[in-house]
Amino acid sequence: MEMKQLINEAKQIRDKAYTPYSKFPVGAALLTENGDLYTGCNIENAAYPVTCCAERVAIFKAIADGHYKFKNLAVVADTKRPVPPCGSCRQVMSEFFDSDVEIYTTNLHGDTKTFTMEEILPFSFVSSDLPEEEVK
Ligand SMILES: O=c1ccn([C@H]2C[C@H](O)[C@@H](CO)O2)c(=O)[nH]1
Ligand SMILES: [Zn+2]
Repeated sequence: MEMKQLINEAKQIRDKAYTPYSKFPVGAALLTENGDLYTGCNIENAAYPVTCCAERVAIFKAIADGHYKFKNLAVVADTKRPVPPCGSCRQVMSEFFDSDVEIYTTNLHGDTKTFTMEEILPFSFVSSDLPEEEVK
């Protein structure tokens, strides 16, 4: 699947976002190594911090289906510049994405900025930083 198609999938799922509080819908589309597609939208809550971003919804859906290897992720929102994923999502990405996984950040004007996992969250905290006996 090409970058354009993945971005288009992210745009389509964005329409499903549940955003009564921010009115800021976001869509994400994630391609697994074997070519399966997982999409996500942000889902908000009256208790605001319980909100889950589009990126994490897509990643968690894929994980729950048994996928652990990923190729790339597209994120889209109606922003002036391509939408930058939040820090929590970057940390979740770093748990599951190899350093060369590509993240396409985009907006509705078609501006795209591509980052590798390593570029979007350098020096990230990972399981190998934990004391050995605690690594499961
Ligand atoms: O990359 C991003 C940035 C923000 N949001 C969501 C969280 C919240 O629902 C709304 C406003 O922050 O946008 C995402 O889903 N992804
Ligand atoms: Zn986020």
